[in-house]
Amino acid sequence: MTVTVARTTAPEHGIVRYASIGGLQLEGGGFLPDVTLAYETWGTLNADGSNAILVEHALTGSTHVTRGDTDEEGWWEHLAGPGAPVDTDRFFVVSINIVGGCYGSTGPSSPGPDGKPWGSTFPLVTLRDSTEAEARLADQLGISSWYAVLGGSMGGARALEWAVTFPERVQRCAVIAVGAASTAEQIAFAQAQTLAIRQDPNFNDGDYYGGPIPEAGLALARRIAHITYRSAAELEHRFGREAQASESPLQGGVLAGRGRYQVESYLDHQGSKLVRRFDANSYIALTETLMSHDVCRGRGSLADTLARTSARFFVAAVESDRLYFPSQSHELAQALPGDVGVHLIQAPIGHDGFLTEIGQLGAQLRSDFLA
Ligand SMILES: CC(=O)SCCNC(=O)CCNC(=O)[C@H](O)C(C)(C)COP(=O)(O)OP(=O)(O)OC[C@H]1O[C@@H](n2cnc3c(N)ncnc32)[C@H](O)[C@@H]1OP(=O)(O)O
Ligand SMILES: N[C@@H](CCO)C(=O)O
Repeated sequence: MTVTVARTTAPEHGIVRYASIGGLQLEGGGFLPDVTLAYETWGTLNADGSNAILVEHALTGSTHVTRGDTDEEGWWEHLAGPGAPVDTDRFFVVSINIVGGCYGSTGPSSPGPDGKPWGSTFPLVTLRDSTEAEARLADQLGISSWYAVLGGSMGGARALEWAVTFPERVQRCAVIAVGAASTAEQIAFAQAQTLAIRQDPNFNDGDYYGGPIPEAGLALARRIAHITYRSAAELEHRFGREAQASESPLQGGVLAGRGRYQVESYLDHQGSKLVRRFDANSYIALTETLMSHDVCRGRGSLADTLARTSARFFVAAVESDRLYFPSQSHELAQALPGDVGVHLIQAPIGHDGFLTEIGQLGAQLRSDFLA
């Protein structure tokens, strides 16, 4: 990480920090002793702690929402920053790597009780478990109530779980491109991805650290996922039936050596990119975490569950999302107390529109959420 801003003090904003939040008894019965949470902050907390915003990342995201004192671009770069909709001149912005991840928080690659990586013994962590862990970090930071919690995709599910689990600690909640629970189809796509990794010859039940990693399985999982993150129309418009440059899909062996269509090359690239930055066990762990997403579990109907909340809600969906359908966002909005509408992000590309259409999303957040 390169520090580019001339400062007389050590860099503070957009730098990963680590907090020890103690042991975590998990919903599924497991226990994680000595949990570490990695987090980044931007801006300054008010004396009364009233200007804190929690930005929750999605499945393969990290704490690095935006740059701050580094020149490393963040995944919501123009949504958060000085003068941006999530204005770091006004708010104290916090982002936490979810438990189970591989960007600094306790996860399958962290040392377990025997000093070796958890690997196959890493337990299931639900969104409710990770919310409990994050609440302890909020306590340490002196934040008794968030001005807002927001996120997209799994980040939106995390935000919603915060608003339901700790109603008194969330004043505003933005749930973007995700519904109230993972649907059967979302679980089905997720299972195909986790199986792709589990069936890699290098997987070894998750105990692959120190040896060859299941990169083919992880890359295949990412290909499956990425198809669901993009619309059929975008893939057709962008790639159609075109062959990848200097390759011929009709020539070469049918079982090996055939040239690729452009879309195949594109998915190969997306798979390779993820392999370079993500741990396969974390991919499984967090995919299982997302499968567990059900804000109503043990709480009654959706309306009864949401009646516990006291936050002002912002709900948004990507119009062409074929993974988290806008209808699921409408179902959530309709069940929320009060008159909550759904902001539609006009994007032809599908689910990833919540990451690419920052201008639209930012304007919607400014006008109806963070004003
Ligand atoms: C919320 C979170 O925390 S998630 C964290 C952020 N998410 C990620 O980083 C996930 C991985 N990335 C993505 O999902 C997407 O890149 C997004 C959503 C971030 C951005 O989407 P877009 O800007 O539309 O990028 P797109 O999907 O077109 O991918 C472009 C890449 O495909 C490559 N590509 C395009 N066509 C081809 C092809 N025919 N063959 C091979 N590669 C190709 C481009 O060269 C480019 O490569 P690069 O990313 O290494 O520069
Ligand atoms: N591209 C996002 C999509 C998941 O919502 C990610 O990798 O986390």
